[in-house]
Amino acid sequence: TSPCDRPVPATAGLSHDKWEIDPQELMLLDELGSGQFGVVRRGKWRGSIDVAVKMMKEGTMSEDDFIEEAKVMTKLQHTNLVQLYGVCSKHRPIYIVTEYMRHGSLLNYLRRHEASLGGNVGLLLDMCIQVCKGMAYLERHNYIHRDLAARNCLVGSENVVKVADFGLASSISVGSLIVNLMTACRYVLDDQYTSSGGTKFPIKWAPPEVLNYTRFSSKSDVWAYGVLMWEVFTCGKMPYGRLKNTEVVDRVQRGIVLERPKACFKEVYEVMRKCWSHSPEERPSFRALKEQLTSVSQGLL
Ligand SMILES: CNC(=O)Nc1cc(-c2cccc(-n3cnc4cc(C(C)(C)C)ccc4c3=O)c2C)cn(C)c1=O
Repeated sequence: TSPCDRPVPATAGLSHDKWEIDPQELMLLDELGSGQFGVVRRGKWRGSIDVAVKMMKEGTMSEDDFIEEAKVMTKLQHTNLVQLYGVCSKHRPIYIVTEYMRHGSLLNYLRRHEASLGGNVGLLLDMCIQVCKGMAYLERHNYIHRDLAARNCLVGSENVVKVADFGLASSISVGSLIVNLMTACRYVLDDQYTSSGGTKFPIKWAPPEVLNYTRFSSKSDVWAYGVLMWEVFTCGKMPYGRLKNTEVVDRVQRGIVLERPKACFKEVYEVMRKCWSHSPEERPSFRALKEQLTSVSQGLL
């Protein structure tokens, strides 16, 4: 069978630590982008498997913590999560080797294809449902993403959408997360991680309890998911437009939420609004969201 038909091993497999990859089996190709974590390049593993290789710049995080985290991440396997294949940790910089998604970030994909996607509500809803399935899997494994947004999801062939960097976001403490968020995504054009008010944080995706007490939970991921749905149905608009972060914090705390996107019909907007319930307990779980959205989507057919 051609290499692409052969089932891709979820992890390195043979080496003594199943998450350790032999760098000699990697061929590095063009650069895909970079962040404070370092450069990310496209590559080939064992000659034929498309991979993305993050070359972790020294000192961006405690490397032992990350190796521990990598062991956990290789166990998290779902069609809507960008699969971690393994790490090269025997040299510096450490390489993180993941599956390669040919269309890049969901945010850029939405913006580039607004013309063809804009009217296709079924497709937009399907993209949201795919992200929801990946997040429901993380929720089931008590895994909090902490930075769910369209910029942190990736698109593969046939409009497959997957959640990325769930390990990195949750493997670093909140403190260094804030520092890292500020610069981890220098490659992101509309810089969501810098703000006037001192703290560096993706304010526009954060619920009240995170803004006030950095209290992360799967329900704070659900709030961010609601904002991601808004991003999808606006084909990549900036939430809250050009409002300053301080103004967004004020609105969120007063219970003012994002308006209904034109392309979004009432039932879907009702789901978004529930994700933005002020109290985390009132927000649906990803499991419940998946049921609600799939039944809305079936109603569409
Ligand atoms: C054309 N195709 C592609 O470009 N495909 C791909 C691009 C990237 C890529 C390229 C450059 C930078 C980043 N990037 C972006 N945001 C990040 C955010 C964080 C947190 C901690 C702030 C959440 C951590 C790491 C990153 C990160 O490495 C990615 C994901 C990764 N993968 C797997 C691809 O298939």
